[in-house]
Amino acid sequence: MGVTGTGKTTVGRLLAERLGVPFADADDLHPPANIAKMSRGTPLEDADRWPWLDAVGRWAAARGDTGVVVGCSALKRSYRDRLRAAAGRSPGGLFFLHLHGDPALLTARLTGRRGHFMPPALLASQLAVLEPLEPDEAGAELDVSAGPAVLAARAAAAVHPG
Ligand SMILES: Nc1ncnc2c1ncn2[C@@H]1O[C@H](COP(=O)(O)OP(=O)(O)OP(=O)(O)O)[C@@H](O)[C@H]1O
Ligand SMILES: O=C(O)[C@H](O)[C@@H](O)[C@H](O)[C@H](O)CO
Repeated sequence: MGVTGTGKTTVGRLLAERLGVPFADADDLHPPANIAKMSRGTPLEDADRWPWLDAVGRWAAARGDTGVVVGCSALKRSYRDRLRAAAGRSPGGLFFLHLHGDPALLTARLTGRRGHFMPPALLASQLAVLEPLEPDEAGAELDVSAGPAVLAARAAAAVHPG
């Protein structure tokens, strides 16, 4: 989880490789209308996100026995609750790695990214709605100033301590 540009796709793929499990980028599960809306520079609203979160949760539920890694913004507590419900998991049943970083660093990374529909200007709207993990949610926080391989190793250690 995390706002745009935190590396959910980049680090998530590496983590899935390390763990030997399937990876999904939630961006690939958006309905076309959501992609069109973000491409125009308009932030999504709750109503846009509910069916998408259900699709993400269903994707995970369909592969639940193997374990999966999903890169999904999951910005609000209510979105994470929706994901848990759609995936058929208890509050402890999905582990959320919250990737976070200095907004200036995220802006620089987004500005350097090529071939992606998400305008860097939408970062501010995502930071405005972000709700960090609450104490009863299984998960961990990762500062993204390190490189992708280091972050993937830290993520793996957080998911499987010891
Ligand atoms: N730890 C990192 N160090 C340096 N560059 C990174 C790191 N993580 C990601 N990047 C780069 O930052 C940009 C954003 O990364 P990425 O697309 O993985 O983020 P994202 O969270 O999936 O974004 P979005 O929510 O918009 O899909 C990419 O160009 C990526 O190569
Ligand atoms: O919840 C949201 O506002 C959206 O899902 C975004 O997170 C985008 O999908 C992503 O940031 C673009 O890559």
